[in-house]
Amino acid sequence: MKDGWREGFIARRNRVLASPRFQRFAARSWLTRRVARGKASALFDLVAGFVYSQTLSAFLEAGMLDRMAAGPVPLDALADHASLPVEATARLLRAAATLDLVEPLAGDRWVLGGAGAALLGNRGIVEMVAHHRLLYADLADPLALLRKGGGGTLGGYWHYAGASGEGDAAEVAGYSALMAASQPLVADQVIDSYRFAAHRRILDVGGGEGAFALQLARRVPEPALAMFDLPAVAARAEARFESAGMADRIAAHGGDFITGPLPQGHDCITLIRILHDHDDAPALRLLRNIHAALPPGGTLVIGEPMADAPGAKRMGDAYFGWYLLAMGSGRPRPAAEIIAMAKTAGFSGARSVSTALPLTTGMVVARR
Ligand SMILES: CC(C)=CCC/C(C)=C/CC/C(C)=C/C=C/C(C)=C/C=C/C=C(C)/C=C/C=C(C)/C=C/C=C(C)/C=C/CC(C)(C)O
Ligand SMILES: C[S@@+](CC[C@H](N)C(=O)[O-])C[C@H]1O[C@@H](n2cnc3c(N)ncnc32)[C@H](O)[C@@H]1O
Repeated sequence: MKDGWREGFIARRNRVLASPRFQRFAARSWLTRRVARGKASALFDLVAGFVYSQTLSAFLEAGMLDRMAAGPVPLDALADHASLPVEATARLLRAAATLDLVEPLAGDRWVLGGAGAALLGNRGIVEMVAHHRLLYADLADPLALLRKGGGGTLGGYWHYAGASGEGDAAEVAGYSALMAASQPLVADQVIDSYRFAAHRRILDVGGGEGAFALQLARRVPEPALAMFDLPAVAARAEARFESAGMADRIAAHGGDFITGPLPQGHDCITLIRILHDHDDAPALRLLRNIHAALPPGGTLVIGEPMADAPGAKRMGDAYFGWYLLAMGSGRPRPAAEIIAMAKTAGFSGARSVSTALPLTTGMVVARR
């Protein structure tokens, strides 16, 4: 009954909103003009989104963020830095100004805007934008990607996502470096939202080249730490721990977390940006392997962008829905589904934990 009422309401609402007469009336009436302009603007952003993304991409690729990091820069100097004609540089900067990346100053000088300044503090986003070239190549024909069932150019980049094996040093280098560069978007959210100091030995499964474990080591001095990843990636982590003087504090293990087994003897396992990479069957196998590796009472901490992130729904089923399709495996899941999967894998309880920025990180904590 409730859904029948809702359907009727939606049908009437959509008939009204689609009517050119109503749209003209709403745009002219002083009562509805503001709402109508807002709706038109939101629809325009939806239509033009790719152009905005390419403005950001050109701005970063031209090296403007770094050139303007220390303060205002004259237009000529920016053109010189970007190897662009002055008029083209001015066009790019005017476009970037509408996106809050830059602001014009007197004397033909430009300074970073609010969004530009925020990017300066999040270098991982800059790397993300650069690698979007691969995603957008796959999205050039989105229906073809859907019909094919996924697995585009991006699948070659994320070597483990295809059927081609675990990857050698060269094949894991690109994605491992991207993950390390973007780990600051995630690590502090997770560490701020869970009391890791309560554990004695923590294992980061799918730990990449060790960026999360290193941040944990810096911020939580007590527990012994270890990471686990494919052998070629674990070797990168080991080299990083050595050069950071942390090889005594953090152990690196190579292996396959789907076929298992995982190293035993840890009372806490973390899974950061891992589960969403995998379809349901392998994701469940991974959770079962973790369950088997933990002692009774042990804890699993899952941190990744989740599909029901408050205030950031588009990040889930829009961005990661397409991203993971192009990559060739996995899907973004809401916290409730992750909780249900953890229980199916044998965990006695699981709960969602809120973070400061659900856009980049949602969390579920499960108890064995
Ligand atoms: C002080 C004044 C003047 C005013 C105060 C008002 C105020 C509070 C202003 C806010 C200023 C502020 C602190 C801004 C902060 C902005 C932040 C933190 C922005 C963060 C943005 C994060 C973004 C855009 C993250 C993007 C992440 C992306 C695109 C991640 C992609 C991840 C991928 C592709 C992962 C792949 C891994 C795989 C394969 C799926 O497993
Ligand atoms: C998206 S990355 C996340 C890395 C890191 N946790 C982070 O957040 O930066 C996924 C990681 O899982 C690893 N991985 C994928 N399949 C694996 C498998 N079957 N066994 C072990 N590690 C695997 C990859 O090598 C990669 O380092």
